[in-house]
Amino acid sequence: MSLYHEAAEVFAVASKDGGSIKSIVFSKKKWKSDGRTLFALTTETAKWSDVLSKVIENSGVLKVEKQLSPQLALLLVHDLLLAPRGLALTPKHGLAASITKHKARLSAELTKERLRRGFASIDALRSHVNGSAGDVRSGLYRHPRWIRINTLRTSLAAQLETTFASFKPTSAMTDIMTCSPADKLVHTDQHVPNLLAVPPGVDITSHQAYKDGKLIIQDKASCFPAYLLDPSSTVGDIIDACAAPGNKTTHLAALTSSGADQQTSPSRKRKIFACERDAERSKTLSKMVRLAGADSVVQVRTRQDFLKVSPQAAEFANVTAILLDPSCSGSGIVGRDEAVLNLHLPAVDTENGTKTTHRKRKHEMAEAETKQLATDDTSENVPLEGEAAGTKLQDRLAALSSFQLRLLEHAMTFHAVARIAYSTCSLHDEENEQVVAKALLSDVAVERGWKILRREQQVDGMQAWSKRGRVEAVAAVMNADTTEEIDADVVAEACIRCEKGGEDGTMGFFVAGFMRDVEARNGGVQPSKKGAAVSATLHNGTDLQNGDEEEWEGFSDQE
Ligand SMILES: C[S@@+](CC[C@H](N)C(=O)[O-])C[C@H]1O[C@@H](n2cnc3c(N)ncnc32)[C@H](O)[C@@H]1O
Repeated sequence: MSLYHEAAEVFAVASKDGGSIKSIVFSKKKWKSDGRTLFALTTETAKWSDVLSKVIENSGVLKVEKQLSPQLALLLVHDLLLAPRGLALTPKHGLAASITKHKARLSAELTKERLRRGFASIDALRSHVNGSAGDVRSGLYRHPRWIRINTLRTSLAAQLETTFASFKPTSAMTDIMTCSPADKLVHTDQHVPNLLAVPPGVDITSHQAYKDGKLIIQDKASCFPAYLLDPSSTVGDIIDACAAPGNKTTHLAALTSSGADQQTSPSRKRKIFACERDAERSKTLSKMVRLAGADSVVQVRTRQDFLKVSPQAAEFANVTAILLDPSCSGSGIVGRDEAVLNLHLPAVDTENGTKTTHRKRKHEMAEAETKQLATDDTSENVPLEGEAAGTKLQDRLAALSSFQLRLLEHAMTFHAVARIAYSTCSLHDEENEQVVAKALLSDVAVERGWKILRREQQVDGMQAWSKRGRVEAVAAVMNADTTEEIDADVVAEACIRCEKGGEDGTMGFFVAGFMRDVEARNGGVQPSKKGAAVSATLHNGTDLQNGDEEEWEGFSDQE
């Protein structure tokens, strides 16, 4: 296998498992190529991928050279046009021949693309790609610092006038992600209310407003579940089933105290029950709830296993919404201040001249679409990456997804609950769309009338979010498991995904909402047959608790 094939494999593995180039290259022993060469080629190519993907698309090379995958084309064109020594192949090599014969066309397209971007010379474009503003990790997007304004203690306007008064507003997220760490820029998010982004170099923790619980460091994606749950859509109490350290709990508390929610349920003070199984994390949760000023709304249930919370208990009779954010593989986590590459792949022209969409491409070539690759290694993710860990990863995902499904089915049994938000910081279908699809097909969902919360039924910011679930992942479960009619396209469209470290500046994340018409159903909890089966599997060996705890450790400041 050539250097280029192995480099293409690195992109594919990173795409599928969400790993960093560094860890994939250096954790696998059996590369034929030199690891340092492989690392240099993949990171350099990824840096240029925004420019080169356009060059390749406009040249039409992929339409003619059908043996070339988008990844291979990107790598070959990079070396052909930009590497000082050109292609690392003999001229007679098939791959070399397939790309060299298009050199004139590709060079012309590179010139056009350079001029289109306003660069007078290739050196000027190169220094732009290599990064401006003196960023040592030049050419890389840096993960922004997201700050949720805690409206229990302050307001967005007040913070923009005080803590961020010396910051220059920008409407472009790319400014935040590519500026010098020393630049003081601030971006107001367009999807989630009361959310700001600042460059990663800004240390917000030294500000008094942070110490007073007015500002909460929370990734944009991590704000989606409480926002999607939309407390104002129901009037009763809320359970946060897996709550520590409490970012989503305090977000829920802020939302239930907002104007919209007050109008929905003005007469009765709503409660949020925050369950946390782990003793130490329960302490962190209690601390965070106090600091955020949410203790009048939130009742922390320390060391409370959600699975042991009885849906029949009188104190939960008024619970109408549940937020479920269980432990997961954590493959979407971006390390603190991690530099991330944004890999753009060229679209392929099909026979009839239309461009293959990313979704179709994923369907056709399981790992062909690489979007974002983290360049830094984060300890949480290492054990889950690479082919060598493939079997272990599959076993782990199977155990995690059974556990997640069991929690979700349990949430569906609560008598008055009409809304559920389910989320993970995982990139894996098994923990995301597949759990959602299995839950929809479960006995309890069918018996109790649970449906997916469709895109058009979601709050404005979530409707507007363009990255949705994977149809193939939903369809895989439905084909394998059932004859029931649930439209895979609708379910996938209802699911929300966030890319890890891409141009949106989010961590990798997944969230979906469920709803049901409680009025149309009479109560009576029917224990799910499938739930019982899953439960039996879970008690049959795998120690999920310890595994979850280990994974969770790594993102306490992000979640
Ligand atoms: C992904 S973290 C939750 C992060 C939290 N929602 C936030 O935004 O800050 C998952 C948490 O669920 C807890 N957990 C796992 N299984 C649980 C269960 N059965 N009942 C209650 N908590 C559980 C873990 O200890 C961990 O603290």
